[in-house]
Amino acid sequence: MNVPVLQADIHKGGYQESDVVQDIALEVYPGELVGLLGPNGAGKSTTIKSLLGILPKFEGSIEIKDYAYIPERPIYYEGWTLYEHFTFLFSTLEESFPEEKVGALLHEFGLYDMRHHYPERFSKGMQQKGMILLSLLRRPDVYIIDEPFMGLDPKAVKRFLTMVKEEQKRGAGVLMSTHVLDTAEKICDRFILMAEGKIIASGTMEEIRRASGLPEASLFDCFDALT
Ligand SMILES: Nc1ncnc2c1ncn2[C@@H]1O[C@H](COP(=O)(O)OP(=O)(O)OP(=O)(O)O)[C@@H](O)[C@H]1O
Repeated sequence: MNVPVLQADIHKGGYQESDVVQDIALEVYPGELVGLLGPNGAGKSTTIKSLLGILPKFEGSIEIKDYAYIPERPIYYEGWTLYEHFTFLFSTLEESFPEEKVGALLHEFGLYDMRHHYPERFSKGMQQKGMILLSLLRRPDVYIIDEPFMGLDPKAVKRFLTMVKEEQKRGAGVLMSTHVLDTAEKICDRFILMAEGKIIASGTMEEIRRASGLPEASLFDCFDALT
């Protein structure tokens, strides 16, 4: 039996004043892509923060293997070039720096000429691409990705999706929150649909259709019916 790369049982999670999410149980298995969906304010980012152990109020249990987190808003060290982020990553991994591979990935994502520049001056999409490359090179057991599609141009989305697929083949699990439901429907193995801090439906596309009472519907229409 496969062992999950991520297993969470969140009884309660929130901020100083109030609980935002309740009774969120989720699992991600090796090679699986799970979509975390829900309207604005449903609690997706709060759920992700609890998985990362950075939520101020939390009751429950989280078991997670080696992970990489790709935030919705990219975060870089001030005063470091993009390339310095890559060299720093490999110093923490105690692996020799794969210069050729890093160069090839930077080329592929159109960041090679920018590699000695400061990411804080990049466009949002360029910053996001840098974050994606940093996490890919880490080769984690599980990726936690918060809304990856908003800042990326169509070519970058295509490359990103190809890489996600390759990482799944390697055995990595992925939990990805998104509002882009037509893409989610195509790529996710399972879905977790949240509203008002709780899970309102979860499972495969078939199970989501059954829960929404719409046997032929798209994920978009199921989402609309359920939320
Ligand atoms: N730092 C914070 N302090 C207090 N409340 C917060 C904080 N961050 C989020 N919240 C509240 O938690 C609730 C859920 O927000 P969250 O960001 O988890 O939603 P989301 O599903 O990720 O939404 P979106 O799709 O808009 O990104 C909202 O009511 C929000 O106001």
